[in-house]
Amino acid sequence: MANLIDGKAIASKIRGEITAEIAALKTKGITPGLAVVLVGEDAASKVYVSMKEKACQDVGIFSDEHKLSADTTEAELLDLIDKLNCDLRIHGILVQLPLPKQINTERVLEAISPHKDVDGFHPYNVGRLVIGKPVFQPCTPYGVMVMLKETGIDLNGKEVVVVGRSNIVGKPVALMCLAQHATVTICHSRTKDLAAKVGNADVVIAAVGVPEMIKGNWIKPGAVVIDVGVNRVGEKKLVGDVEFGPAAERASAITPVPGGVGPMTITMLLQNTVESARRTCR
Ligand SMILES: NC(=O)C1=CN([C@@H]2O[C@H](COP(=O)(O)OP(=O)(O)OC[C@H]3O[C@@H](n4cnc5c(N)ncnc54)[C@H](OP(=O)(O)O)[C@@H]3O)[C@@H](O)[C@H]2O)C=CC1
Ligand SMILES: Nc1nc(=O)c2c([nH]1)NC[C@@H]1CN(c3ccc(C(=O)N[C@@H](CCC(=O)O)C(=O)O)cc3)C=[N+]21
Repeated sequence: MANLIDGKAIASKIRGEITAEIAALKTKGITPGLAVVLVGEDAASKVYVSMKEKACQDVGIFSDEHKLSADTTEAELLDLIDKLNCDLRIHGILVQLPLPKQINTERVLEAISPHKDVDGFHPYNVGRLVIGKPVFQPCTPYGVMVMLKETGIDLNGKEVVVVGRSNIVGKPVALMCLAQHATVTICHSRTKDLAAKVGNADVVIAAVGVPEMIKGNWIKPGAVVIDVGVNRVGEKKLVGDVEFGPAAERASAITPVPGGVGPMTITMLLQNTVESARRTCR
């Protein structure tokens, strides 16, 4: 039976450290500030944004929330971003994704100052990650790496299989594993014989968005399983991209959903915001 990688516990430990760092910054007259921009009425996005706001309050970050209507134009959003780029109280800017279809997401992400890009989505920060000199790293993949480190899992020479190639999870987590000297395979919807690819992995990172599509019997005995998927089934139940029960019987360690990668994502957002405040003040 696998060890459970308790994302909630790791996140809570790191949040304690962040709280202390912020208290120290405040004695120097600096309060880290995070602007969160939500466009539209997407129910899941609303939940995430309120979780981010609460997390900011808990650790002492000034949280500046902007809720815009679903028919907001791209020009209006770009205008707000310009203001936030110049606002000295704000060290981090996060525009919640997905955006309504009248807005070009790439243009918006490029408008955020790379120095305030705590999501790590600006092409400048993506490029820094690619060349192995990261500045702001995207929160979910960053959280995955911290979880592995805190659990004492060394990636050097390991076979890592990432399922999913999105810009926010799959691609960046693959690059981060490469930087830790893993041999990385990135799988996606056109991959042939996914079961065999997964079966070869010492570490499986699932970021697909299809409930329980990675079957427990694909997992190599003793492998580590990181499940990034957050899928709502029915009214209340949340499940990951991995068939948890059967996978846990074969894996040496596994993350649960909920309580795995999710809490780490928000923690790394707080961390990036504090880091940004510290940099501005140096
Ligand atoms: N815990 C957290 O903090 C976060 C969780 N998530 C969750 O992670 C999951 C992935 O998110 P995200 O990366 O944004 O999703 P995307 O939809 O952007 O990407 C999904 C990826 O999975 C691939 N894929 C889809 N179906 C299959 C399949 N049947 N077999 C193999 N690959 C497949 C797609 O391939 P292709 O490119 O070919 O289309 C794509 O690359 C979601 O459940 C999301 O909710 C996301 C962000 C943060
Ligand atoms: N600009 C931007 N940055 C993001 O980082 C971003 C985004 N847009 N859009 C959506 C995704 C998704 N995401 C999650 C954050 C926390 C949990 C999380 O804490 N999940 C809890 C459960 C929460 C629940 O009950 O719904 C858990 O897994 O334990 C999940 C998913 C950040 N994202």
